[in-house]
Amino acid sequence: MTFDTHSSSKAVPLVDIRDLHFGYGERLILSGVSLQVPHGKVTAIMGASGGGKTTLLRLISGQNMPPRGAVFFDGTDVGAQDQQGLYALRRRMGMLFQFGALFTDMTVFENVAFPLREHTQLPESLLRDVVLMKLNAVGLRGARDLYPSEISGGMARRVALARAIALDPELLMYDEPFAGLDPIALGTTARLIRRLNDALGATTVLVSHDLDETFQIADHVIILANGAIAEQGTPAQIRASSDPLVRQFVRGEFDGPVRFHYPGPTLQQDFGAQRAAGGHP
Ligand SMILES: Nc1ncnc2c1ncn2[C@@H]1O[C@H](COP(=O)(O)OP(=O)(O)OP(=O)(O)O)[C@@H](O)[C@H]1O
Repeated sequence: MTFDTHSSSKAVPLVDIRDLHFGYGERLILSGVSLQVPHGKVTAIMGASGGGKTTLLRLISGQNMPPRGAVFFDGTDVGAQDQQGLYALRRRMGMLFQFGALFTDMTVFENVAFPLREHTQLPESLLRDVVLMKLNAVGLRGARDLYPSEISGGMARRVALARAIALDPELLMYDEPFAGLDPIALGTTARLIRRLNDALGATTVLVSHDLDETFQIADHVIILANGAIAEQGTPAQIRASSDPLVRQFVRGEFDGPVRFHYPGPTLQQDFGAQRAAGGHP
């Protein structure tokens, strides 16, 4: 069931980020990021831990505001909105943040019903149909009466997906949706993310560390490093990249441009010449 007409213009990207700067206090996290998220596609944002991926999602949804640069959602400047404008924009976005925690004192059904009760005036019978349709889409219609403590981690993630799509959002944002899942649940969740995007005619931004699964479902991959975009392209283009940092990331190499060792005194300073050279004192 669709509440929106998803009437946005396909000519402009759904999300258009221009020269975005953002830091916490003095620490600059993003320094001049520009990127576009096209309609209907799955765009993955990857990169080393602490690189600002979650921060970027928070900037798209207007939870953080940039001191410089701008985020446009369907042509609207997110940073220029008042509370009411932001609320209206966020209503068009579905988010599943890290671990997508469910309300433990509510059944699966009520967890999915929650955003519908918050944001719509649907009569109970219609609300029931919508919730069951969303649960059906993630294969959990039969689990409606269970509590989160009675379902597996993979099932809980799927309930969180159903909740994220409850309001038929135009943009779906997932932050580490595969975290903590076993390989089967991980594969199921990944395929589901792709399938929901296509079935809903939505647009997806996916932040993930799981390279293989992400590369399987993404149309476009953006690698963030050192506050900027290190590389972007199709999964195949990223795999073929000759950029040392991207190669280290794609191959999961221990050391490279991203150093294994946190900066500090040299081995020689800490252990003396002999031990630093591998000898015994
Ligand atoms: N509210 C905050 N206040 C201060 N610093 C923060 C805050 N939120 C995040 N940071 C810092 O900003 C940097 C970027 O964080 P962010 O969560 O955006 O990175 P990330 O790329 O999503 O990391 P991960 O892959 O580990 O989730 C990190 O060093 C983090 O410690």
